[in-house]
Amino acid sequence: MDPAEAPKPKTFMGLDFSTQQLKALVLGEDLKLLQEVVVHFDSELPEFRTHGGVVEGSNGSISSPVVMWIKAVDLVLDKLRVAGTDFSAVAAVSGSGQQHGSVWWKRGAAETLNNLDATRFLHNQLTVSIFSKPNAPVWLDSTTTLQCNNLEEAVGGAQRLADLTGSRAYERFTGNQIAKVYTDLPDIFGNTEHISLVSSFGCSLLLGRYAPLDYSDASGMNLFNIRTKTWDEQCLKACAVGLRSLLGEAVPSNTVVGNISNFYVERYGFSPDCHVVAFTGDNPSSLAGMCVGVGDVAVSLGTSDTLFLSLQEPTPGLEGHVFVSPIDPDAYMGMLCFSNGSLAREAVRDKCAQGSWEVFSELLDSTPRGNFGNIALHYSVREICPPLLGVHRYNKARERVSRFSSQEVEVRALVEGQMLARRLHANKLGYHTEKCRVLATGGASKNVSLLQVMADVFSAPVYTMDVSNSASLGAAYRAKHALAEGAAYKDVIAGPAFKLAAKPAPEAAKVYGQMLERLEACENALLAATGAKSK
Ligand SMILES: O=C(CO)[C@@H](O)[C@H](O)CF
Repeated sequence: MDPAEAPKPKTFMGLDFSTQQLKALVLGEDLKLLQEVVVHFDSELPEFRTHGGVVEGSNGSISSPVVMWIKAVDLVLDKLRVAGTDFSAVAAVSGSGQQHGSVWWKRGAAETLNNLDATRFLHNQLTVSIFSKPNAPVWLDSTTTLQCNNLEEAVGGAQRLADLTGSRAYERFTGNQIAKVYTDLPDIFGNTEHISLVSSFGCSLLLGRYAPLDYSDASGMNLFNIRTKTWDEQCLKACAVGLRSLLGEAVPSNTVVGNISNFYVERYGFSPDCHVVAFTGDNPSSLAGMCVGVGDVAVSLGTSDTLFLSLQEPTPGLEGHVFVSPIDPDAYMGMLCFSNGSLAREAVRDKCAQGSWEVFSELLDSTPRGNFGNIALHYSVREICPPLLGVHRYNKARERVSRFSSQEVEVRALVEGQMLARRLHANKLGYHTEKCRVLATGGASKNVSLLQVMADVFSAPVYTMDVSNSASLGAAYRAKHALAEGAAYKDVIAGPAFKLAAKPAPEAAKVYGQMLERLEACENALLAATGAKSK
C-alpha cells in the first residue's frame, strides 16, 4: 500500500473539566502520551473573577460561570493545535467533569447548540443568554441542608436513600441542588429545558446537542437507583415535579453517544467519524485512569484525601459513596472523601519539622510502629468522614492530652491516625486485605516514609503511579475502550506503570489491628460527645 494511503494511527482524546482548570490530553494507539495542555481558570480567564475556579455568592452559595468553561474549550483546543495535535487522527474523545455540578440550559438553547458557526468562537455563540442560571452550582456549595433533610425524610431515612442511590443526602449532590432551585427560584426552573451535569455539559459541547448523563456520574445525584440503573421516581418527585424530562435517560459510561459536531470538523479538522463517548465524573474517571481493579484501593493524597475502591457488590452506608463503576456497568465504585489531607500534614511538618519533609520523614522513621500507644486525630477543618472538628490526642492510658512528649511522637501520631482512619472507613465500604494493592497518587505519595505507614496499616503493598492527570487519562482510556465492542476494560487498557513503593512489615498487622479498634472507639466517643451523625 502506498505509504501516503496507509491509514493514520488512531489517537484518543481526554478532557477533564475540573474545579480549577480544563485539562486535555491526546494518547497514541499504544496509549503513550502525545500532547497534554491545560487552561487554568483563575489566571487565564481572569475576566470571570474566580478563586479556585469558583465564585462565592452573598448567600454563601458556591458556583462557577458556565461561559468560563466554554471559553476554556476554545483555548484548550487552540493550545492542542499549537502543541501539534493532528485532530483528524482522533478516533474517539471522552471526558470528565467535577461531580455534582449542574448546568441549566434555557428554553430554546438546543437550537443554538445544534447550529454552531465554525467561523466563530464557541463562547461568542454559547453566551450567558442561553443558560437559565449563568452560574452552575458546584460541589463546594453546602446551602442545601434543608433539601437534604426533606429528601431523606421523603424516601424513609438516610440509610434507605443510601441503599437506593449509593449515598445518604449530601448538600453537594445534584438532586438537592435542583430541589433548592425548584423551591427558591421557580421562574428559573420553569424557564429551563434541560439540566446537565458538568460531565454531560462538556459532552454536549462536543456533540452539538444535549448529551445523556452516564450511569456513574448520575450516581452522584441522590436521584439514580444504582442497582436498577434508572431514575428513582420517589427521589425525582421529592426534588422537583417534571424533573425526569429535564434530565433525560442516563446511559452506560462506555456508550458512544454520537460523532463529533461538524463545528469541530470545520474549525479544527476533526474527522466527521470521530466518536464521542459519554463523559463521566472526575473521580470515576480517575478510577479508570488508575485502572483500579476489584481488590485494589486507590488513595489520592491531596489537599483532601480521596479513597477509591472497585466493588463487585454495592455496600452503601451512612458515610462515603457508592457509584456505578465507570468501567463496568455491572460493578461499582466506592469512594470516601477526607477533608483533612495535606493541610493537616503540612501543619505538623511546619510545627514539628521546621517546614521540611526530609525532617518530617526522619522523625517519622525514628519512632516505632504503634507510637508507644499514642494516637491523634487531626481535624483542623471540619472533617467529612467522620463529621468531626478539632485536634484530639490520646496517650497509652487512653487519656486525652494536649500534646505529646516529642516531635517524633507528634509526627507519627498524625500519620498513623490518618492512615488508620482511611483503613477503618475503607473496611466499612467493603475493603478486604486479601490480594489487595494500595495505589497511591497525589502530592504526598512521593513520601516513602508515609507510604510505609500506609502499607503497614492497610496490610498490603503500596504502589505509586506518576500520574497527576488521572481524570483526563481515564477519559482517553475510556474513549479507546468504548470502541472495543464488548471487550473487558482490563483487556483493552493495560493502564499506567505502577512502581512498588512499600511492603507491609510482618509484625504490622498485629500492631495496627489493635490500633484500629482504638481509633474507632475514639471516633465514636467524639461523635457521641458532639451528637453528630456519622455522615
Ligand atoms: O464532590 C466531590 C466528590 O463527591 C469532589 O471530589 C468533586 O468531584 C471534585 F471536583
